[in-house]
Amino acid sequence: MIPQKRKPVPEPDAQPFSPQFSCRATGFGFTKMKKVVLVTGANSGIGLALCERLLSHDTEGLLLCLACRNVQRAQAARAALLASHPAAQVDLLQMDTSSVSSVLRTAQEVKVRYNRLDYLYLNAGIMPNPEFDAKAFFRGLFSSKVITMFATGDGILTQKDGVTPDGLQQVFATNLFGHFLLIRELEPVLCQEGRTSQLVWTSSSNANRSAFSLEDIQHRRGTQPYSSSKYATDLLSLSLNQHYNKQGLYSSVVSPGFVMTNLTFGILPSFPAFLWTLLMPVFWLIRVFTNTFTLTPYNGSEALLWLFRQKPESLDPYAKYHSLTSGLGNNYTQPHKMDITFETSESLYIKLLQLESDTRKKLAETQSAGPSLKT
Ligand SMILES: NC(=O)C1=CN([C@@H]2O[C@H](COP(=O)(O)OP(=O)(O)OC[C@H]3O[C@@H](n4cnc5c(N)ncnc54)[C@H](OP(=O)(O)O)[C@@H]3O)[C@@H](O)[C@H]2O)C=CC1
Ligand SMILES: CC(C)CCC[C@@H](C)[C@H]1CC[C@H]2C3=C(CC[C@]12C)[C@@]1(C)CCC(=O)[C@@H](C)[C@@H]1CC3
Repeated sequence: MIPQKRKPVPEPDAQPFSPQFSCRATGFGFTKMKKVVLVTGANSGIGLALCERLLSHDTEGLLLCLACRNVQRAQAARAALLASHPAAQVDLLQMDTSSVSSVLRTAQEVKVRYNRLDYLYLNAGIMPNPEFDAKAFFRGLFSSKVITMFATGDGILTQKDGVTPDGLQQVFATNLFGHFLLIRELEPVLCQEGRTSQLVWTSSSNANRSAFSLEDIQHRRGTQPYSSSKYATDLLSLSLNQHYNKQGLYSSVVSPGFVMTNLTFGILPSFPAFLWTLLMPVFWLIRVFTNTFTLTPYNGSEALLWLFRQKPESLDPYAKYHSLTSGLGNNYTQPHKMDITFETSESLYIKLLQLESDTRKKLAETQSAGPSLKT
């Protein structure tokens, strides 16, 4: 079992003059080194809203790094953040979480640029080719499970997954495995003596045990890869706590609720954005019955921001932290016990380590075969 009482780890501020990580010698003496926060999928939706809120609440000075797949959108996001926070330090990194080589390259760059990483937000995610089951939706509307349906999307969505050039399932690679590799590669900057670091995963209330199988962790055979990847996220977070807490690294999962973003607009592609806007009064009404209808990226990022302010040792590794918005529009964060077991999380962890090793071997083989093929 995960030890419930954790060894107290000194807070970074408890050692303001540790020359190793907390301070930097400048021409004017010692200045406190900034906390480094990296956010994946930061160019839109919940990730971008989180960055905006982190900068708005920043009193100590942070170094924010946006790790994004699309360089142009990343530059636009950076420009928008700097427009409202001109003194902020916002860096960019190009990273495609679905590509093993891209993740390894980016991790290398992070280690070169920064000698510490305090927060890693694992937020990038996709739900490709969603199919909305209108019949199931209308049946659900008149059933006793209507609130659950709106809160989780259970039973009304399926997706068609693809395969990446690395031979991995697209949703699994993007939402989970790329992030897992990133964490493994960033171990030296995440696990440092004398301070703690936090991993925060954007999971979902759509995570469902019935969609996940240890025999098919990539969800090659099913029609709910999104739900499976988010359930695997919940499991992985627990096992990361088991394996890394003693090194000062803590992991938590968040459910942002139902948020209007590019991801959700993609669910009904024939439904133009303005129709979603017209539906807002209906959604506000639904929010009276389920506070999971956070609706805006700002509201959806509530629990991500809340976790930023918590002492990681005080968090429950079995809890998912939900961003919630009341009928009156007030935001709050609430933990809910996850439907996961320690044994399953450990089994998944072992499988991920095996897949990591296989993937690295495959990459090394293709890289060594590369030049000789050309000659
Ligand atoms: N919206 C909702 O209701 C909910 C969302 N979530 C989760 O929240 C997270 C953020 O999604 P949301 O803000 O809603 O949607 P967005 O589509 O606005 O944001 C998704 C972000 O992930 C990035 N991304 C996608 N694929 C990759 C990739 N291969 N490599 C790097 N970045 C990538 C996107 O970049 P690009 O611009 O390049 O596509 C984008 O920045 C996701 O993990 C999602 O599953 C969870 C529950 C509910
Ligand atoms: C057009 C109709 C009148 C209204 C359609 C509503 C549905 C499209 C939404 C109702 C609940 C929503 C929902 C999600 C997607 C859109 C709905 C099905 C998610 C599955 C999106 C991704 C997530 O991670 C879940 C937490 C969301 C749960 C609710």
